[in-house]
Amino acid sequence: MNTLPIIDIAPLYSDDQNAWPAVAEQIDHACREWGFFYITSHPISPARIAELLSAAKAFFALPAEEKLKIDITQTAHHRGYGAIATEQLDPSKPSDLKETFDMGFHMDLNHPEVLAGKPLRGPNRHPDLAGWTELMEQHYGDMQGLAKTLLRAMALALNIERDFFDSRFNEPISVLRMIHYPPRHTATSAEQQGAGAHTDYGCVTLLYQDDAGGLQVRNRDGEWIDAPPIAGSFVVNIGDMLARWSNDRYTSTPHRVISPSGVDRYSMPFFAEPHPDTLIDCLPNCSSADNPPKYSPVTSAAYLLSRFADTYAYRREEQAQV
Ligand SMILES: O=C(O)CCC(=O)C(=O)O
Ligand SMILES: [Fe+2]
Repeated sequence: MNTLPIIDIAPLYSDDQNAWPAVAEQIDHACREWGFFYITSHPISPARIAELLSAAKAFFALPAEEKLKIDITQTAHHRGYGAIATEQLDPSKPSDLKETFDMGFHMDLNHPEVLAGKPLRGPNRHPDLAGWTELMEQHYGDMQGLAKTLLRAMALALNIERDFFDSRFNEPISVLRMIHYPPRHTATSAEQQGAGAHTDYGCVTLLYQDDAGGLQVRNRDGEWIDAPPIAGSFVVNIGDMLARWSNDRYTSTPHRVISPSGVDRYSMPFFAEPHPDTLIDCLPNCSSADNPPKYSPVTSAAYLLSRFADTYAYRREEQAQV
């Protein structure tokens, strides 16, 4: 139990539907045993990744006042820049030594859902960098496509309708995030790390990590094992929403990021989360007389907001004022 499974998903992109069950079976096994695995042969090109990395480096290198023009703590709909220590993923540890850019499904200010004040709905807030908006919006759509393909394979594995997740992931509240982890310096307390131990909130996370290393995953024996960078792969993990939805058939596994020393680290997770009104209620085939549903139904948006309130102080303050 010390190396994560690596799954080649090329068959999911072939015309041969008969090739799907073997991949679905590997995904099912990885989601039950680990809640974590790598995928290779996905359709996101190395050229795209290189473009994203150089865009992320250019953004995080901007002066603080420039980045803070799109300060995430000044929005209700979770878009923009999060400065170092804005997030505290492990409440028993200092805030995270990382800075972030978050975007979601773009809705103009005059969209009816935005006018109606629906939580987490609104326009993206992009920095003023040449080519940035087009690149990020394109990539958001492509990651959403990849997530939907994986969810189709999971639907097959869970023995529910193949397109069960498709409509539920239209106009999603998925988040694409760029992260910069600065290197440790001598004054950094050993307690403060890049990302404190946590489980993800959504359904499925697809993570690109650069070659700096530092991601660790807790195995079933409670030991932290490295999830080293594998060129050309994404790390996929199950979030708590899918763990709830599947009545814990699929596992959301704690992970953390140890701050790099001497180098900067960049990563780009895509958190796939369904349409905000989707009811996360025990899936068909995931309960039985001796395994009743463990969780009460909750909407996707309500669940995500409650988790943000756990990790962002400014969100707790907002909630306290309601
Ligand atoms: O940067 C990484 O490698 C992981 C980040 C992470 O776990 C998260 O943002 O939820
Ligand atoms: Fe995470």
